[in-house]
Amino acid sequence: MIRTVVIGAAGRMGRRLVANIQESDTLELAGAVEYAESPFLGQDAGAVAGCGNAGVAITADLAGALKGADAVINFATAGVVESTRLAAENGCSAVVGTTALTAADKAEFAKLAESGARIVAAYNMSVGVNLLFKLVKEAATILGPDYDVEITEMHHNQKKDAPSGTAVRLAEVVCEAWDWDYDKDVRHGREGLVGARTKHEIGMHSLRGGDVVGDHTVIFAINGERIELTHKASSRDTFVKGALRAVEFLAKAKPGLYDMQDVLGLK
Ligand SMILES: NC(=O)C1=CN([C@@H]2O[C@H](COP(=O)(O)OP(=O)(O)OC[C@H]3O[C@@H](n4cnc5c(N)ncnc54)[C@H](OP(=O)(O)O)[C@@H]3O)[C@@H](O)[C@H]2O)C=CC1
Ligand SMILES: O=C(O)C1=N[C@H](C(=O)O)C[C@H](O)C1
Repeated sequence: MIRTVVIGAAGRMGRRLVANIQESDTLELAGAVEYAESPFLGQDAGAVAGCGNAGVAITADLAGALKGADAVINFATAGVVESTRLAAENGCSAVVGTTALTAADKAEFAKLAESGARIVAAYNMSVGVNLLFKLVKEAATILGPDYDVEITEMHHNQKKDAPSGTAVRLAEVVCEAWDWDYDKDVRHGREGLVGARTKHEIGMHSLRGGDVVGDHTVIFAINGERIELTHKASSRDTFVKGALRAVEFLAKAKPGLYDMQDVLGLK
């Protein structure tokens, strides 16, 4: 069994991770971590997840939780680089699903991997979205920059970051296909007398409402036709299953920084 610590264990993803690990034949819950002021400290992680007692109390002591552990799954909304570093120093592999990471955060993961860490970091762990990345790359390559690209994403009303990490990655995929620059060429929303759309921009639009798990659409439009590639997640368990697969992948992988395309064999 792969002894796995969940970081951000009381969150929406954390609870589903705990519940799914409890049912897993290959992973075992070794620890459940939250931050020092969390109201869930001391509570049983399984009870918080609504799947019955797991015999693992939620703690803020990550170093203690890592003792005897093999892996961490990290969907915490803060402290991700620090906790990944500590996990690596303790010989644990790390699966990171948190979004809104900075370039410096990603560079730190690469540095940790160069020093022997095994890390999977991916803004979306579902099989469907990782296929969408491939389809968007192919569509962008075949259609070319004559097509206007607009990206929409919709999530639940508690999501903190915008645009979603997945939408960011989708725009990066188009930029890579057309040799465009994400920072210069992505236009976040439109308001007022902004004039006609330019040919050299990717429109990005974030919608928030209710309990939507995660919808993403990439629109390729030109005079006379448009193509829309859409993925809709209806359960967080689709991301959780990907994260569990990533833990299994890392148990056999060489040190390195990987993404879900590596885990799913889509490269
Ligand atoms: N890669 C993927 O496939 C997916 C990625 N995500 C991403 O995962 C992240 C979490 O999403 P979600 O579960 O909905 O968010 P939540 O806010 O529900 O969960 C995050 C949890 O982390 C806790 N937390 C905050 N700081 C720390 C810390 N320093 N150490 C440990 N725990 C901490 C939060 O506590 P508190 O609430 O008290 O702040 C909360 O319990 C987001 O970045 C989201 O975009 C989500 C789904 C899929
Ligand atoms: O916060 C969420 O809920 C999600 N976040 C990820 C993102 O920002 O892309 C993945 C998924 O869409 C759900």
